[in-house]
Amino acid sequence: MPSFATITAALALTATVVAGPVERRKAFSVEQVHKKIFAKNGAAATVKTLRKYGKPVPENLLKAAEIGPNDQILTTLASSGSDPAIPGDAYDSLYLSPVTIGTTNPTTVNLDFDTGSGDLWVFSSLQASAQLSGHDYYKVDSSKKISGATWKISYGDGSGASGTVYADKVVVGGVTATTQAVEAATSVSSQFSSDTDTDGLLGLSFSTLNTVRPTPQKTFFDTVKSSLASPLFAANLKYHAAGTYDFGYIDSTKYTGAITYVKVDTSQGWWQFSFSGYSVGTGATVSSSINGIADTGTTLIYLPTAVVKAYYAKVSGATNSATYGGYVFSCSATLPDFNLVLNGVKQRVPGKYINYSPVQTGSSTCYGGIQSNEGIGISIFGDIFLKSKYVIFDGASTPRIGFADQ
Ligand SMILES: Cc1noc(C)c1CN(C)Cc1cc2n(n1)CCN(c1cc(N)ncn1)C2
Repeated sequence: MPSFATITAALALTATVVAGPVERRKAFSVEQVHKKIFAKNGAAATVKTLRKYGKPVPENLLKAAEIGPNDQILTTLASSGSDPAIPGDAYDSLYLSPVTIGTTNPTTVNLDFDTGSGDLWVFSSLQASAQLSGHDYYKVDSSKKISGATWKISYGDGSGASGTVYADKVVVGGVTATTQAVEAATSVSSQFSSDTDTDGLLGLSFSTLNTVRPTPQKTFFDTVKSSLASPLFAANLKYHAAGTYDFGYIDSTKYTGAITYVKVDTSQGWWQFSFSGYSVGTGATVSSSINGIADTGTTLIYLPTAVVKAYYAKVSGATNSATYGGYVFSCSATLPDFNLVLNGVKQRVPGKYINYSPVQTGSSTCYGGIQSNEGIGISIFGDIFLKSKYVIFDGASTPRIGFADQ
């Protein structure tokens, strides 16, 4: 179970009554035993109260509560931290976050945090130098090599990478994994070698999806989870703007209204759950169970064909293009909002977000942010959906996912 920053400072004066055998009324002394005195500080009291009523505890308060009156640390520091999530291009195709890897020769690389996969892999000094131009990369420390361990991953779009494994230090937004499985690439597919923004991925699915063999390794989140103030991380992706990934705490300044939680099915290694229905624009809600995964590593939303057809029926001129492999429309079209219903609460995706990008640079035909899941086998609630929310990935003993409006 995660170690909470149990800030339970207590002023404890205990009186130990020293009583001898009961005899004639004898005097007895009461010796006061001074326990180590921890001055209860205001922040600690506030933290306790917020926790008591299930309210989010801001990071600054956690930190303030952890320092005693003489600057002594009251508890083992439970960690939390926040890392930026920066759009990789003008259309939010992916989001990149700085991560520092290594001890003797640390390097900061830009990784794609991906709740749809379970490997932390990075461009490395093991690759041919031609593959490294334009990239930051991990300088492997041979003393940290995990003997006999290899990895090989492939993604839905046919891209992939492979290599060997090192146990080294990884720092994400101030949260440190002293010994994290770092999967050093020896080879990457052309999609990655040509994409000089992405230096690798940091998997945030469940560790059952990790591809290291013979012994699968833990994700960064699983490595640090027990040291976090709370066993969770939150994705605050934004439309055409920098957001954050928060680890160990929920930041109440980053969302409005209530958080709607649902339990996740971890049996396939993903953050998998079901919406109960959908609506298009101001239309009536259609009851329909839509089972899928919250996937920060996938750009678009992929849904059952019938749902996608119902959406684009409300976009004049939209067609399902064989040429472009999906629904396209005029870039000047006004797109209706799209709502997915969770526990009776509408999770809205603004129509603007569903105008993803021109099909080619300079074209007046645009590609839709909602497409069919045909051929994928499951629905994917990708960045187009996630960027309208503050999403809590709660890794407690019964994992759940929560959504709130940004
Ligand atoms: C540039 C650019 N434009 O769009 C992308 C993506 C890139 C990045 N670039 C082409 C390289 C690349 C390819 C992939 N990624 N990055 C991220 C992982 N991928 C996933 C993750 C997942 N959960 N599900 C499916 N695939 C495929």
